[in-house]
Amino acid sequence: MGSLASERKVTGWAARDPSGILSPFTYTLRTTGPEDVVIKVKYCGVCHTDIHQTKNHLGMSNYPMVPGHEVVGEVVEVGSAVRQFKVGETVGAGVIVGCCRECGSCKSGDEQYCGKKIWSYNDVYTDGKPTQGGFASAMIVDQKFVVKIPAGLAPEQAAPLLCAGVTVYSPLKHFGLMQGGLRGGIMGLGGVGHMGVKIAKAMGHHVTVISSSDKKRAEATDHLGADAYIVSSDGAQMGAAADSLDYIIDTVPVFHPLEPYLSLLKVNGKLILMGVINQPLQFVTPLVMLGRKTITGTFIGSMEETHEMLQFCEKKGLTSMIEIVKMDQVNEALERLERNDVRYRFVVDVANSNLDA
Ligand SMILES: NC(=O)C1=CN([C@@H]2O[C@H](COP(=O)(O)OP(=O)(O)OC[C@H]3O[C@@H](n4cnc5c(N)ncnc54)[C@H](OP(=O)(O)O)[C@@H]3O)[C@@H](O)[C@H]2O)C=CC1
Ligand SMILES: O=C/C=C/c1ccc(O)c(O)c1
Ligand SMILES: [Zn+2]
Ligand SMILES: [Zn+2]
Repeated sequence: MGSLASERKVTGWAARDPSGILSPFTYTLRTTGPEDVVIKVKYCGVCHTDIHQTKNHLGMSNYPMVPGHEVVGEVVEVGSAVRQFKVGETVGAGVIVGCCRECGSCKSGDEQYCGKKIWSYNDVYTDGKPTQGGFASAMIVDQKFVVKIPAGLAPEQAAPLLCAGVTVYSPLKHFGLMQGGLRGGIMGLGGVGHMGVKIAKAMGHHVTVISSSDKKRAEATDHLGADAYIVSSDGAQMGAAADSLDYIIDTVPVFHPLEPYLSLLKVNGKLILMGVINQPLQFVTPLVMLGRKTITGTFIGSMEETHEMLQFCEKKGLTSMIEIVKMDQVNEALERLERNDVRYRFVVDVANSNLDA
Protein backbone atom coordinates (compact mmCIF):
# COMPACT_ATOMS: atom_id res chain seq x y z
CA MET A 1 0.00 0.00 0.00
CA GLY A 2 1.29 3.50 -0.77
CA SER A 3 1.67 6.27 1.78
CA LEU A 4 -0.90 8.94 2.59
CA ALA A 5 0.84 11.26 0.14
CA SER A 6 0.94 9.03 -2.94
CA GLU A 7 -1.60 7.33 -5.16
CA ARG A 8 -1.94 3.56 -4.74
CA LYS A 9 -1.48 1.01 -7.46
CA VAL A 10 -4.02 -1.83 -7.12
CA THR A 11 -4.95 -4.90 -9.13
CA GLY A 12 -8.54 -5.86 -9.80
CA TRP A 13 -10.33 -8.07 -12.28
CA ALA A 14 -12.07 -6.00 -14.93
CA ALA A 15 -14.46 -6.59 -17.78
CA ARG A 16 -13.06 -5.07 -20.98
CA ASP A 17 -16.16 -5.37 -23.17
CA PRO A 18 -19.78 -6.64 -23.10
CA SER A 19 -18.56 -10.24 -23.16
CA GLY A 20 -18.29 -9.63 -19.44
CA ILE A 21 -15.14 -11.72 -19.16
CA LEU A 22 -12.95 -10.45 -16.33
CA SER A 23 -9.15 -10.32 -16.37
CA PRO A 24 -6.41 -8.73 -14.24
CA PHE A 25 -6.30 -4.94 -14.51
CA THR A 26 -3.93 -2.59 -12.70
CA TYR A 27 -4.92 0.97 -11.89
CA THR A 28 -4.32 3.62 -9.26
CA LEU A 29 -6.57 4.73 -6.40
CA ARG A 30 -6.86 8.40 -5.55
CA THR A 31 -4.68 9.94 -2.88
CA THR A 32 -6.37 9.47 0.50
CA GLY A 33 -8.55 12.50 1.27
CA PRO A 34 -9.53 13.67 4.75
CA GLU A 35 -12.85 11.74 4.67
CA ASP A 36 -11.45 8.62 2.99
CA VAL A 37 -11.12 5.08 4.31
CA VAL A 38 -8.67 2.77 2.54
CA ILE A 39 -9.93 -0.80 2.60
CA LYS A 40 -7.81 -3.87 1.91
CA VAL A 41 -10.46 -6.09 0.36
CA LYS A 42 -10.95 -9.51 1.94
CA TYR A 43 -14.22 -10.73 0.42
CA CYS A 44 -16.65 -9.51 -2.22
CA GLY A 45 -20.07 -10.97 -3.02
CA VAL A 46 -21.09 -11.60 -6.62
CA CYS A 47 -24.44 -9.93 -7.31
CA HIS A 48 -26.53 -10.50 -10.43
CA THR A 49 -26.19 -6.78 -11.04
CA ASP A 50 -22.49 -7.46 -11.68
CA ILE A 51 -23.64 -9.47 -14.71
CA HIS A 52 -26.03 -6.77 -15.89
CA GLN A 53 -23.25 -4.18 -15.66
CA THR A 54 -20.31 -6.17 -17.06
CA LYS A 55 -22.47 -7.38 -19.98
CA ASN A 56 -23.90 -3.93 -20.62
CA HIS A 57 -27.50 -5.09 -20.24
CA LEU A 58 -28.53 -1.52 -19.43
CA GLY A 59 -26.46 0.07 -22.22
CA MET A 60 -24.54 2.31 -19.81
CA SER A 61 -21.40 0.30 -19.17
CA ASN A 62 -17.93 1.78 -19.41
CA TYR A 63 -14.82 -0.35 -19.67
CA PRO A 64 -12.50 -1.42 -18.15
CA MET A 65 -14.94 -2.13 -15.32
CA VAL A 66 -14.01 -3.76 -12.02
CA PRO A 67 -17.36 -4.96 -10.60
CA GLY A 68 -18.23 -5.94 -7.04
CA HIS A 69 -20.34 -4.03 -4.53
CA GLU A 70 -20.64 -6.42 -1.60
CA VAL A 71 -17.23 -5.58 -0.19
CA VAL A 72 -15.77 -6.55 3.19
CA GLY A 73 -12.20 -5.79 4.18
CA GLU A 74 -9.76 -4.34 6.68
CA VAL A 75 -9.11 -0.64 7.22
CA VAL A 76 -5.47 0.03 6.33
CA GLU A 77 -5.52 3.83 6.36
CA VAL A 78 -7.92 6.64 7.27
CA GLY A 79 -7.97 10.31 6.28
CA SER A 80 -7.39 13.10 8.77
CA ALA A 81 -11.12 13.76 9.33
CA VAL A 82 -12.10 10.12 9.87
CA ARG A 83 -13.09 9.44 13.45
CA GLN A 84 -15.50 6.47 13.31
CA PHE A 85 -13.12 3.96 11.71
CA LYS A 86 -9.71 2.79 12.81
CA VAL A 87 -6.89 0.88 11.14
CA GLY A 88 -7.38 -2.86 11.59
CA GLU A 89 -11.19 -2.78 11.84
CA THR A 90 -13.36 -4.94 9.58
CA VAL A 91 -15.65 -2.78 7.46
CA GLY A 92 -17.96 -3.01 4.49
CA ALA A 93 -18.89 -0.99 1.42
CA GLY A 94 -21.83 -1.47 -0.92
CA VAL A 95 -23.44 -0.20 -4.08
CA ILE A 96 -22.87 3.55 -3.80
CA VAL A 97 -19.87 5.58 -2.66
CA GLY A 98 -21.09 9.15 -3.10
CA CYS A 99 -24.12 11.48 -3.04
CA CYS A 100 -24.78 15.22 -3.22
CA ARG A 101 -25.66 15.59 0.50
CA GLU A 102 -27.91 18.54 -0.45
CA CYS A 103 -31.08 17.11 -2.04
CA GLY A 104 -34.23 15.98 -0.28
CA SER A 105 -33.24 12.31 -0.40
CA CYS A 106 -29.81 13.00 1.03
CA LYS A 107 -31.20 15.24 3.76
CA SER A 108 -33.87 12.66 4.68
CA GLY A 109 -31.33 9.86 5.01
CA ASP A 110 -32.32 8.13 1.77
CA GLU A 111 -29.07 8.91 -0.04
CA GLN A 112 -29.50 5.86 -2.25
CA TYR A 113 -32.21 7.83 -4.08
CA CYS A 114 -29.98 10.87 -4.65
CA GLY A 115 -30.05 11.99 -8.29
CA LYS A 116 -26.30 12.58 -8.08
CA LYS A 117 -25.34 9.35 -6.34
CA ILE A 118 -22.02 7.83 -7.33
CA TRP A 119 -21.98 4.09 -7.93
CA SER A 120 -19.12 2.07 -6.46
CA TYR A 121 -18.17 1.04 -9.98
CA ASN A 122 -19.01 2.01 -13.53
CA ASP A 123 -19.30 5.66 -12.52
CA VAL A 124 -17.09 8.75 -12.23
CA TYR A 125 -15.96 10.04 -8.82
CA THR A 126 -15.74 13.72 -7.82
CA ASP A 127 -12.06 13.68 -8.83
CA GLY A 128 -13.06 12.79 -12.40
CA LYS A 129 -11.65 9.24 -12.20
CA PRO A 130 -13.68 6.08 -12.90
CA THR A 131 -14.96 4.26 -9.82
CA GLN A 132 -13.93 0.62 -9.58
CA GLY A 133 -15.47 -2.02 -7.34
CA GLY A 134 -14.49 -4.72 -4.90
CA PHE A 135 -13.11 -7.44 -7.18
CA ALA A 136 -9.78 -5.81 -6.34
CA SER A 137 -7.02 -5.76 -3.74
CA ALA A 138 -8.19 -2.42 -2.30
CA MET A 139 -10.83 0.29 -2.46
CA ILE A 140 -10.89 3.84 -1.19
CA VAL A 141 -14.30 4.97 0.07
CA ASP A 142 -15.64 8.14 1.71
CA GLN A 143 -16.40 7.31 5.34
CA LYS A 144 -20.12 8.10 4.85
CA PHE A 145 -20.39 4.98 2.69
CA VAL A 146 -18.41 2.65 4.95
CA VAL A 147 -20.01 0.52 7.65
CA LYS A 148 -18.54 -1.49 10.51
CA ILE A 149 -19.07 -5.24 10.28
CA PRO A 150 -20.41 -6.54 13.63
CA ALA A 151 -18.01 -8.87 15.43
CA GLY A 152 -20.66 -11.61 15.42
CA LEU A 153 -20.75 -11.83 11.62
CA ALA A 154 -18.02 -13.68 9.74
CA PRO A 155 -16.61 -11.37 7.04
CA GLU A 156 -17.40 -13.78 4.21
CA GLN A 157 -20.95 -14.12 5.50
CA ALA A 158 -21.40 -10.37 5.84
CA ALA A 159 -20.38 -9.55 2.28
CA PRO A 160 -23.72 -10.51 0.61
CA LEU A 161 -25.59 -8.50 3.24
CA LEU A 162 -24.12 -5.25 1.89
CA CYS A 163 -26.37 -5.46 -1.13
CA ALA A 164 -28.65 -8.51 -1.00
CA GLY A 165 -29.36 -8.11 2.71
CA VAL A 166 -30.11 -4.40 2.80
CA THR A 167 -32.11 -4.61 -0.43
CA VAL A 168 -34.62 -6.82 1.37
CA TYR A 169 -34.47 -5.09 4.75
CA SER A 170 -35.01 -1.55 3.41
CA PRO A 171 -38.44 -2.00 1.75
CA LEU A 172 -39.75 -4.15 4.59
CA LYS A 173 -38.86 -1.31 6.96
CA HIS A 174 -40.00 1.52 4.67
CA PHE A 175 -43.40 -0.03 3.85
CA GLY A 176 -44.16 -0.97 7.46
CA LEU A 177 -43.79 -4.70 6.85
CA MET A 178 -41.61 -5.67 9.82
CA GLN A 179 -44.31 -6.79 12.26
CA GLY A 180 -44.75 -10.49 13.02
CA GLY A 181 -47.61 -12.48 11.52
CA LEU A 182 -47.45 -11.05 8.01
CA ARG A 183 -47.54 -13.39 5.02
CA GLY A 184 -44.79 -12.67 2.52
CA GLY A 185 -43.81 -14.08 -0.84
CA ILE A 186 -40.26 -14.24 -2.14
CA MET A 187 -40.04 -14.54 -5.93
CA GLY A 188 -36.72 -15.87 -7.21
CA LEU A 189 -34.70 -17.88 -4.70
CA GLY A 190 -31.24 -16.51 -5.41
CA GLY A 191 -28.81 -14.22 -3.69
CA VAL A 192 -31.33 -11.53 -2.78
CA GLY A 193 -34.21 -14.00 -2.50
CA HIS A 194 -32.55 -16.31 0.00
CA MET A 195 -31.74 -13.37 2.26
CA GLY A 196 -35.37 -12.34 1.80
CA VAL A 197 -36.52 -15.67 3.21
CA LYS A 198 -34.10 -15.48 6.14
CA ILE A 199 -34.86 -11.87 7.04
CA ALA A 200 -38.64 -12.24 6.65
CA LYS A 201 -38.65 -15.40 8.77
CA ALA A 202 -36.59 -13.60 11.42
CA MET A 203 -39.27 -10.88 11.45
CA GLY A 204 -41.87 -13.55 12.24
CA HIS A 205 -43.50 -13.73 8.80
CA HIS A 206 -45.07 -16.74 7.12
CA VAL A 207 -42.90 -17.02 3.99
CA THR A 208 -43.81 -18.52 0.65
CA VAL A 209 -41.10 -19.01 -1.95
CA ILE A 210 -42.29 -18.58 -5.54
CA SER A 211 -39.77 -20.26 -7.79
CA SER A 212 -39.39 -21.02 -11.50
CA SER A 213 -38.75 -24.70 -10.74
CA ASP A 214 -39.17 -27.37 -8.12
CA LYS A 215 -35.40 -27.77 -7.77
CA LYS A 216 -35.02 -25.63 -4.66
CA ARG A 217 -38.09 -26.85 -2.74
CA ALA A 218 -36.32 -29.04 -0.20
CA GLU A 219 -33.60 -26.48 0.52
CA ALA A 220 -36.13 -23.66 0.76
CA THR A 221 -38.16 -25.42 3.43
CA ASP A 222 -35.51 -27.50 5.20
CA HIS A 223 -32.52 -25.15 5.16
CA LEU A 224 -33.96 -21.68 4.75
CA GLY A 225 -37.12 -22.18 6.79
CA ALA A 226 -39.67 -21.23 4.13
CA ASP A 227 -43.21 -22.21 5.14
CA ALA A 228 -44.44 -22.87 1.61
CA TYR A 229 -43.06 -23.25 -1.91
CA ILE A 230 -44.87 -22.59 -5.17
CA VAL A 231 -43.65 -23.29 -8.70
CA SER A 232 -44.82 -20.26 -10.64
CA SER A 233 -45.81 -22.30 -13.72
CA ASP A 234 -48.09 -24.58 -11.70
CA GLY A 235 -51.56 -23.09 -12.08
CA ALA A 236 -53.05 -25.20 -9.31
CA GLN A 237 -50.42 -24.14 -6.77
CA MET A 238 -50.76 -20.49 -7.82
CA GLY A 239 -54.57 -20.67 -7.69
CA ALA A 240 -54.52 -22.19 -4.22
CA ALA A 241 -52.42 -19.24 -2.99
CA ALA A 242 -54.63 -16.49 -4.47
CA ASP A 243 -55.35 -13.45 -2.26
CA SER A 244 -53.06 -14.79 0.47
CA LEU A 245 -49.97 -12.57 0.64
CA ASP A 246 -49.42 -9.17 2.26
CA TYR A 247 -46.37 -8.56 0.07
CA ILE A 248 -44.21 -10.15 -2.58
CA ILE A 249 -40.52 -9.38 -2.98
CA ASP A 250 -39.85 -9.90 -6.71
CA THR A 251 -36.17 -10.54 -7.49
CA VAL A 252 -36.63 -12.11 -10.94
CA PRO A 253 -33.95 -10.59 -13.24
CA VAL A 254 -35.72 -11.16 -16.53
CA PHE A 255 -38.98 -10.13 -18.23
CA HIS A 256 -41.98 -11.83 -16.63
CA PRO A 257 -45.74 -11.29 -16.37
CA LEU A 258 -46.94 -9.47 -13.25
CA GLU A 259 -50.59 -10.51 -13.26
CA PRO A 260 -50.17 -14.03 -11.85
CA TYR A 261 -48.33 -12.52 -8.88
CA LEU A 262 -50.70 -9.60 -8.36
CA SER A 263 -53.40 -12.29 -7.95
CA LEU A 264 -51.49 -13.78 -5.01
CA LEU A 265 -51.73 -10.51 -3.06
CA LYS A 266 -54.41 -9.73 -0.49
CA VAL A 267 -56.35 -6.46 -0.73
CA ASN A 268 -53.81 -3.67 -0.06
CA GLY A 269 -50.98 -6.08 -0.88
CA LYS A 270 -47.66 -4.83 -2.26
CA LEU A 271 -45.62 -6.19 -5.17
CA ILE A 272 -42.07 -4.95 -4.49
CA LEU A 273 -39.96 -5.04 -7.66
CA MET A 274 -36.21 -5.44 -7.30
CA GLY A 275 -35.08 -7.18 -10.50
CA VAL A 276 -33.15 -5.02 -12.97
CA ILE A 277 -35.11 -5.56 -16.17
CA ASN A 278 -34.62 -3.31 -19.19
CA GLN A 279 -37.91 -4.19 -20.84
CA PRO A 280 -41.35 -2.77 -20.00
CA LEU A 281 -43.54 -4.96 -17.78
CA GLN A 282 -47.34 -4.80 -18.07
CA PHE A 283 -50.57 -5.50 -16.22
CA VAL A 284 -54.28 -4.81 -16.69
CA THR A 285 -55.39 -2.08 -14.32
CA PRO A 286 -58.37 -3.86 -12.69
CA LEU A 287 -55.92 -6.32 -11.13
CA VAL A 288 -54.44 -3.43 -9.18
CA MET A 289 -57.59 -1.29 -8.71
CA LEU A 290 -60.00 -3.99 -7.52
CA GLY A 291 -57.66 -4.94 -4.68
CA ARG A 292 -56.13 -1.50 -4.02
CA LYS A 293 -52.80 -3.20 -4.63
CA THR A 294 -49.44 -1.48 -5.01
CA ILE A 295 -46.69 -2.16 -7.48
CA THR A 296 -43.52 -0.48 -6.27
CA GLY A 297 -39.79 -0.62 -6.80
CA THR A 298 -36.95 -0.40 -4.34
CA PHE A 299 -33.24 0.21 -4.56
CA ILE A 300 -30.73 -1.16 -2.05
CA GLY A 301 -31.06 0.76 1.24
CA SER A 302 -29.50 3.71 3.04
CA MET A 303 -26.27 3.46 5.00
CA GLU A 304 -28.33 3.79 8.19
CA GLU A 305 -30.49 0.86 7.07
CA THR A 306 -27.35 -1.09 6.17
CA HIS A 307 -26.05 -0.57 9.70
CA GLU A 308 -29.43 -1.54 11.18
CA MET A 309 -29.70 -4.62 8.96
CA LEU A 310 -26.23 -5.83 9.99
CA GLN A 311 -27.15 -5.43 13.66
CA PHE A 312 -30.44 -7.27 13.00
CA CYS A 313 -28.63 -10.15 11.26
CA GLU A 314 -26.07 -10.42 14.06
CA LYS A 315 -28.79 -10.36 16.75
CA LYS A 316 -30.90 -12.96 14.93
CA GLY A 317 -27.91 -15.11 13.98
CA LEU A 318 -28.66 -14.75 10.27
CA THR A 319 -26.00 -15.90 7.84
CA SER A 320 -25.94 -15.94 4.06
CA MET A 321 -25.59 -19.24 2.21
CA ILE A 322 -22.44 -18.79 0.15
CA GLU A 323 -20.03 -20.57 -2.15
CA ILE A 324 -16.54 -19.14 -1.80
CA VAL A 325 -14.39 -18.91 -4.93
CA LYS A 326 -10.95 -17.49 -5.74
CA MET A 327 -10.60 -14.70 -8.26
CA ASP A 328 -9.31 -17.01 -11.00
CA GLN A 329 -12.66 -18.81 -10.74
CA VAL A 330 -14.76 -15.64 -11.00
CA ASN A 331 -15.59 -16.00 -14.70
CA GLU A 332 -16.89 -19.52 -14.08
CA ALA A 333 -18.85 -18.19 -11.11
CA LEU A 334 -20.46 -15.47 -13.21
CA GLU A 335 -21.40 -18.05 -15.85
CA ARG A 336 -22.91 -20.32 -13.20
CA LEU A 337 -24.76 -17.40 -11.62
CA GLU A 338 -26.28 -16.52 -14.98
CA ARG A 339 -27.31 -20.21 -15.32
CA ASN A 340 -29.00 -20.07 -11.92
CA ASP A 341 -26.43 -22.55 -10.60
CA VAL A 342 -25.44 -21.23 -7.21
CA ARG A 343 -26.85 -21.77 -3.71
CA TYR A 344 -27.20 -18.87 -3.16
CA ARG A 345 -24.37 -16.31 -3.38
CA PHE A 346 -20.83 -16.57 -4.71
CA VAL A 347 -18.31 -14.73 -2.58
CA VAL A 348 -14.81 -14.07 -3.91
CA ASP A 349 -12.03 -14.68 -1.38
CA VAL A 350 -10.07 -11.71 -2.72
CA ALA A 351 -7.34 -11.58 -0.08
CA ASN A 352 -6.37 -15.21 -0.71
CA SER A 353 -6.52 -14.94 -4.50
CA ASN A 354 -3.59 -14.47 -6.85
CA LEU A 355 -4.93 -11.37 -8.59
CA ASP A 356 -2.17 -11.43 -11.19
CA ALA A 357 -3.05 -14.96 -12.35
N1 LIG B 1 -33.15 -3.15 -6.71
C1 LIG B 1 -32.00 -3.35 -6.09
O1 LIG B 1 -31.57 -2.56 -5.23
C2 LIG B 1 -31.23 -4.58 -6.37
C3 LIG B 1 -31.50 -5.26 -7.51
N2 LIG B 1 -30.86 -6.43 -7.76
C4 LIG B 1 -31.31 -7.15 -8.95
O2 LIG B 1 -32.19 -8.17 -8.50
C5 LIG B 1 -32.11 -9.30 -9.38
C6 LIG B 1 -31.75 -10.52 -8.56
O3 LIG B 1 -30.45 -10.36 -8.06
P1 LIG B 1 -29.73 -11.66 -7.39
O4 LIG B 1 -30.56 -12.18 -6.31
O5 LIG B 1 -28.33 -11.28 -7.12
O6 LIG B 1 -29.81 -12.68 -8.62
P2 LIG B 1 -29.75 -14.29 -8.60
O7 LIG B 1 -29.41 -14.68 -9.99
O8 LIG B 1 -28.92 -14.73 -7.46
O9 LIG B 1 -31.25 -14.70 -8.29
C7 LIG B 1 -32.26 -14.46 -9.21
C8 LIG B 1 -33.30 -15.58 -9.06
O10 LIG B 1 -34.34 -15.31 -9.99
C9 LIG B 1 -34.79 -16.55 -10.56
N3 LIG B 1 -34.56 -16.53 -12.00
C10 LIG B 1 -33.38 -16.45 -12.62
N4 LIG B 1 -33.54 -16.50 -13.94
C11 LIG B 1 -34.86 -16.65 -14.14
C12 LIG B 1 -35.68 -16.78 -15.30
N5 LIG B 1 -35.14 -16.78 -16.52
N6 LIG B 1 -37.00 -16.90 -15.14
C13 LIG B 1 -37.54 -16.91 -13.90
N7 LIG B 1 -36.82 -16.78 -12.76
C14 LIG B 1 -35.51 -16.66 -12.90
C15 LIG B 1 -34.00 -17.68 -9.90
O11 LIG B 1 -34.77 -18.13 -8.79
P3 LIG B 1 -35.60 -19.52 -8.90
O12 LIG B 1 -34.60 -20.57 -9.24
O13 LIG B 1 -36.20 -19.66 -7.55
O14 LIG B 1 -36.62 -19.28 -9.97
C16 LIG B 1 -32.75 -16.96 -9.41
O15 LIG B 1 -32.17 -17.61 -8.33
C17 LIG B 1 -31.09 -8.92 -10.43
O16 LIG B 1 -31.74 -8.36 -11.54
C18 LIG B 1 -30.25 -7.85 -9.74
O17 LIG B 1 -29.65 -6.97 -10.66
C19 LIG B 1 -29.95 -7.00 -6.90
C20 LIG B 1 -29.63 -6.31 -5.75
C21 LIG B 1 -30.20 -5.02 -5.44
O1 LIG C 1 -27.38 -4.66 -7.12
C1 LIG C 1 -27.49 -3.47 -6.81
C2 LIG C 1 -27.92 -2.48 -7.79
C3 LIG C 1 -29.07 -2.66 -8.40
C4 LIG C 1 -29.54 -1.78 -9.46
C5 LIG C 1 -30.84 -1.32 -9.43
C6 LIG C 1 -31.32 -0.51 -10.43
C7 LIG C 1 -30.50 -0.16 -11.50
O2 LIG C 1 -30.91 0.62 -12.53
C8 LIG C 1 -29.19 -0.64 -11.51
O3 LIG C 1 -28.40 -0.27 -12.54
C9 LIG C 1 -28.72 -1.45 -10.50
ZN1 LIG D 1 -26.20 -5.90 -5.88
ZN1 LIG E 1 -28.50 14.02 -2.98
